[in-house]
Amino acid sequence: MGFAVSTTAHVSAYTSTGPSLQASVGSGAPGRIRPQPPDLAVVWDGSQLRPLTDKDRHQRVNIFTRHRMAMASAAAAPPQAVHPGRVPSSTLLLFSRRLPRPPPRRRRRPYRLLAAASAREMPWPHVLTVAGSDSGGGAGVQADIKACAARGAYCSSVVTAVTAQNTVGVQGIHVVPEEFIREQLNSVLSDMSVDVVKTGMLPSIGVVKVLCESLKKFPVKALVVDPVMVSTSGDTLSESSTISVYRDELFAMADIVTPNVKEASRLLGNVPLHTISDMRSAAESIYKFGPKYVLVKGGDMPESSEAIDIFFDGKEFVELHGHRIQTRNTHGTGCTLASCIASELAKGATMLHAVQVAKNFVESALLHSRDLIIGNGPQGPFDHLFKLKCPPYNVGSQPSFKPDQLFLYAVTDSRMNKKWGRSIKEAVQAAIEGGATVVQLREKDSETREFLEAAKACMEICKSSGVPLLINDRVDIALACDADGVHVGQSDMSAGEVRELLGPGKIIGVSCKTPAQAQQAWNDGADYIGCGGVFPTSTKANNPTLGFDGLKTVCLASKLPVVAIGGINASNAGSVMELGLPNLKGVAVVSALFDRQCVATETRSLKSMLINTCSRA
Ligand SMILES: Nc1ncnc2c1ncn2[C@@H]1O[C@H](COP(=O)(O)OP(=O)(O)O)[C@@H](O)[C@H]1O
Ligand SMILES: Cc1ncc(COP(=O)(O)O)c(N)n1
Ligand SMILES: [Mg+2]
Repeated sequence: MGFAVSTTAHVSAYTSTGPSLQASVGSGAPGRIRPQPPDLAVVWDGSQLRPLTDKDRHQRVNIFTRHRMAMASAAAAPPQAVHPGRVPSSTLLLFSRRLPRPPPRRRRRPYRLLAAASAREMPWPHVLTVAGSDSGGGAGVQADIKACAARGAYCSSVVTAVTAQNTVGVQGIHVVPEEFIREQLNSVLSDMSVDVVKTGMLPSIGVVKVLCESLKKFPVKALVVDPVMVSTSGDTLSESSTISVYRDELFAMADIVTPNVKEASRLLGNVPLHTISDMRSAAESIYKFGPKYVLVKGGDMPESSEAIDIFFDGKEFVELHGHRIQTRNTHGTGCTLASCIASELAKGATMLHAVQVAKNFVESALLHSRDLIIGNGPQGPFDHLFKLKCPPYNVGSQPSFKPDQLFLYAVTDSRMNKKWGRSIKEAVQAAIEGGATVVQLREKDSETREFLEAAKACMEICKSSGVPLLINDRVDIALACDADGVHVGQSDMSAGEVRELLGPGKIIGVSCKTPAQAQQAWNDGADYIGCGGVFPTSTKANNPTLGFDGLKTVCLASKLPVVAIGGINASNAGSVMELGLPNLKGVAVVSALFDRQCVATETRSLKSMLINTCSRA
């Protein structure tokens, strides 16, 4: 998509035409105008024309590929009337000298406006999936579209094959003719500013070759290759002959290749892969085919209590440990993981971060969907859009809050961070890495400005990981950093007042020790209550302990979901959840995560324990 970028000389040549700098607009129908390289690209910043900066160039792709839309609005204006004065500020103008007929008595041929687009337009991260359709809706293109939607990316789709498939297996495959796959690729890539291409089922050598040719013609920011060969049910989805063209052509173009253990084994001539060390060697060998990164997925490694994936960047390995969710609903995990990686890359994430977010997403989706029943076979689909679920007691309340988010609630503590020499941001990052489902910043000694800076940094991390960030007590900080909500105690501002200030879309939690306080929190429009201290704790002086009996009393009376708090750690969290109280949704933890050497490890093991307890229940 390279086209000439203007120089200052061009700009001055253009501006020297003085105030009569109308740019005439092609009168043809917008749909018929073909993108062409502009001779001149400048920015109208509202008062003057200026040369392009690197930042503007970054906008270029969107603007150029939104050519039609931009032309449509420009063409709606009378010819000769698109004057910079009428264009909104911060607008990129692309000009061409190729006027059909130069107007008379002009030495310099005027430029024709090719496209004008406001730099304030909001880009929508765009993933194109090139994959097969799964009639059962659990894997393939259907999974990809749902995964991208859940991660906030737009997903276009080029269908390579149509499968007759369900939870039992694959009953039939109808491959789309190669020339029609080429046509679909052309249609999308020539028009729709795709950021990242993600591949799934590529049934034949010819299809892989068509894809490689299209990607050379229309380069994109990143290519994620999920080398789908055999479905989990054991059915062949790609001829074995495609292995050579995958290795020799597609991998070299890929940013990341994501085989599962069976696929990794096939790609390497059926080498046996049984251990983590085998997975590492496989990642290293696949890296030699040319991708920038390799992820060997261990979802199907037998007899492992964890789902471990191996990430390799050519130098170092990262072992990504996840909890293995006990469920039959794992159909489409690979497609989903690759689509999430693609979505995060389209949003601008680094590769390792994209992979971590994607893995966490798959784990959360499996956890929320573990008991769903669709179909009679051994491989059920899972719910990608689990975050849209709205339990009955939340109806009419705030749309952004899901009670399941209380599952592992990490509360930071400034003194502990100081003690262990970590910033608030580092603490939050580590807790999220370990699987915290919500984070609360509880800062008692920072200056306001310092706290706000830290809160803003934490917001960025939380947003990109899809984990809500709540602020303890400080409504002003929550407003200033656009946090997801606020948690208040009985001596802070009331939940009703906080709601007035934050509006309906934010999460509000209240610490409650009695049924009456829980009732008040409900009346005030809170979303959840924190109940404790369940056990004695060092983080709150003179805090009476409720014990299991007090917790039970409040939970049974509360109309709101409850998170238990106070002295909870890996050794007693299980017993709290085993109380089996329906609206007890999780545990809030301070010291057991943050008064420790490695926050991520502690969070991970606590979560593992909670998941095990809840799966047994
Ligand atoms: N039961 C599970 N619990 C948690 N994570 C899982 C589970 N099964 C698979 N995963 C994860 O899902 C992703 C896809 O892996 P995998 O199932 O191995 O791929 P594929 O679907 O291509 O066979 C990996 O990150 C893997 O660790
Ligand atoms: C069309 C299509 N694409 C990909 C997969 C792999 O998914 P899984 O490994 O979960 O069976 C599939 N079963 N069907
Ligand atoms: Mg799988």
